[in-house]
Amino acid sequence: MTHPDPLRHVDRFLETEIEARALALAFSHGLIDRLAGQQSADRSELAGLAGMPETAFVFFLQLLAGNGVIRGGDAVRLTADFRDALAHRDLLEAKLWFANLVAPDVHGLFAELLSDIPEFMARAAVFELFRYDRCLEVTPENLDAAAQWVGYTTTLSRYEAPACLDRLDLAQSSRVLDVGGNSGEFARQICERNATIEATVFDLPVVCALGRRHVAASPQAARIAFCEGDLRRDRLPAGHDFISFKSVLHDWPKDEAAAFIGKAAEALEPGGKMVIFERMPIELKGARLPYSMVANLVFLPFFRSPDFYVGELDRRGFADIAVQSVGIEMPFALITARKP
Ligand SMILES: C[S@@+](CC[C@H](N)C(=O)[O-])C[C@H]1O[C@@H](n2cnc3c(N)ncnc32)[C@H](O)[C@@H]1O
Repeated sequence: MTHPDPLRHVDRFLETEIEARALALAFSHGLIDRLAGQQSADRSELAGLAGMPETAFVFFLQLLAGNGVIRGGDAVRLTADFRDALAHRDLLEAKLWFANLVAPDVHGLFAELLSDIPEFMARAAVFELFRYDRCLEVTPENLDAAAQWVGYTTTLSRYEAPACLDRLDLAQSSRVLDVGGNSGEFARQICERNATIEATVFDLPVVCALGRRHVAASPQAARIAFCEGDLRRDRLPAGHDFISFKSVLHDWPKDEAAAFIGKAAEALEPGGKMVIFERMPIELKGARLPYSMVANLVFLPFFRSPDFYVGELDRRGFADIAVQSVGIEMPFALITARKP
């Protein structure tokens, strides 16, 4: 069965760190494949795959059972709930990978995360992953390095985009420009929803090269063009009546983010629509923080109130500025505006 809200359903298996780490191990040691392939598997066969001393294996199975992944004794099965989550295995594995990768940054640099952002950025491994400076020159090494994080952002976009696109009226748009559009997944979904739209993805050269591969096999490929460029230096291509920034502007200090909005405002056709879709500041409102949120926590200092983006659009004379709050695994703001 496909769950109506895959992002939240998958997060249900990442509520605590140690259980999430046990699940990641169960994937990497082949236990999940073994169990997914049939009704049940012998406990002894799973022990062979896990390759752990008996006491550790007992504990490991308890962690998986406590997390609602498996049930049973000598014959071990996947729970129905976990089988549902496996329908979104790409998302589940991407979330486990990223959470387990960045958790050590939060463990080791928690004080810096809260009180010394430059130090956190200098020392956290997460910023070694998102090396935009290695995306300017297309080399086999740079393609390999970028493929890791582009795979992650593509998977997130695959699942996040519908919540944004369900709330957008694309009927008046025909030429879309997605700035920082990454592998083109967001543009691809726009084209999938509207058969007459043509889209351009603007991104760094290495990311565009990976994006061309990503969309190549899709039915929308012929309607998606990639435009290589550097937002800091280059103008945005003209001729578009819809320009989007999805999860791009938070990466940048206010001055640069404002300058990029300015470039988009210049490039957009009169009457065209500007769309900004961004995570909002984390608000717990009395709830406990699940382990899955570690993936967003490393970006805690960068999430802004939508007021900043609204202000930038307003001072450039944009009309019909609207903000919607969109709940995904955390609140996003969907900001839309029209260029007069
Ligand atoms: C956090 S990712 C978001 C990607 C995508 N929009 C999404 O929602 O998954 C930021 C994107 O901005 C791109 N980017 C970073 N610096 C850039 C620059 N100077 N010029 C153009 N694109 C840039 C990155 O390559 C990446 O694709």
